[in-house]
Amino acid sequence: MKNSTAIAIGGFDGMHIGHQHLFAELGEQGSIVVIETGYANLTPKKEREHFSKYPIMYLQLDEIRHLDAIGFIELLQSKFPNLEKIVVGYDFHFGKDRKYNFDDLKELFTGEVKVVDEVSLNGDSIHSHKIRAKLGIGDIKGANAFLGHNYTIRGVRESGQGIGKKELVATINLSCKDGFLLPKEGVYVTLTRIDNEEHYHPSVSFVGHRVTTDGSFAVESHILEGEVGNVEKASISFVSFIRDNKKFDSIDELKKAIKSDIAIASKELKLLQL
Ligand SMILES: Cc1cc2nc3c(=O)[nH]c(=O)nc-3n(C[C@H](O)[C@H](O)[C@H](O)COP(=O)(O)O)c2cc1C
Ligand SMILES: Nc1ncnc2c1ncn2[C@@H]1O[C@H](COP(=O)(O)OP(=O)(O)O)[C@@H](O)[C@H]1O
Repeated sequence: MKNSTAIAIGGFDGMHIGHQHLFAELGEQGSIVVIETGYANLTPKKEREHFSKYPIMYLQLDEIRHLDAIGFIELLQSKFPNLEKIVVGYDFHFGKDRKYNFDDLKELFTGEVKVVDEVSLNGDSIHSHKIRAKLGIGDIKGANAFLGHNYTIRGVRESGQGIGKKELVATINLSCKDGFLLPKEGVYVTLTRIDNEEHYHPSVSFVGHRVTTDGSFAVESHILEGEVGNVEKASISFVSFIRDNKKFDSIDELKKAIKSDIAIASKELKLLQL
């Protein structure tokens, strides 16, 4: 990473299509510099590393927010002694009160400063906060279109109430404490990857309070192909929204609804595989 000649700078939460346009300018010896605000929840912590081949250096916002433009460039040059090119987006700001922008970089950095124009989809500029808002209303297809990949969360298995397998369908219950933003409560067509398997299983997932049973919060995934063995961790990739979370009058009615959710997910995932 120290030998890198080009860097892209930003928060990069989500590693969305706009961010990928910056990475496309990095060439052979590039690195990504993440300015970590502590608010990343689409790709928290090291999750960003799944979405680029370039190595990532993390700078804490508190380490750099007080710097002026010269101080910031000097810091980058100390981290990357061979630096020739800095890639930022059209709206990149830095320093105290976000006072500096790419004009300051162009004026003070002796190498090349590449400014990537606004990247939009259907006339709508792509930004992490818009992806968060889409997930908040269950608009998975919209979020995924901005991301350029399926929104994916990871978690470790925790035990459920034990009702699922006996009375409903077997599910993998996940504890997602790693700071992922969860989409709106409801039922989703998903793909679930178990432990470190290479492939994803077609699945249907529930995110929300189990208002029909014990009221507790759960993120759970039912693998359509049937039961899976011992699972320690899993990731869930969201494909589309099926319906809102609902309080049913009986377990039987919940069971019917789950059957219909499974039919919807199977149909949609089969279509995807064509
Ligand atoms: C596809 C699917 C849809 C679900 N929909 C609802 C729902 O609308 N309302 C609800 O209270 N629980 C819903 N649940 C959660 C069930 O209540 C939960 O699976 C059940 O309580 C068993 O929990 P356990 O796995 O902890 O034993 C759903 C679960 C699945 C797999
Ligand atoms: N839609 C976009 N088009 C072009 N550049 C972008 C876009 N979104 C972000 N960038 C650039 O990517 C870098 C990271 O931006 P960041 O603020 O973390 O993303 P976001 O605005 O999505 O939260 C910055 O240099 C920013 O200017």
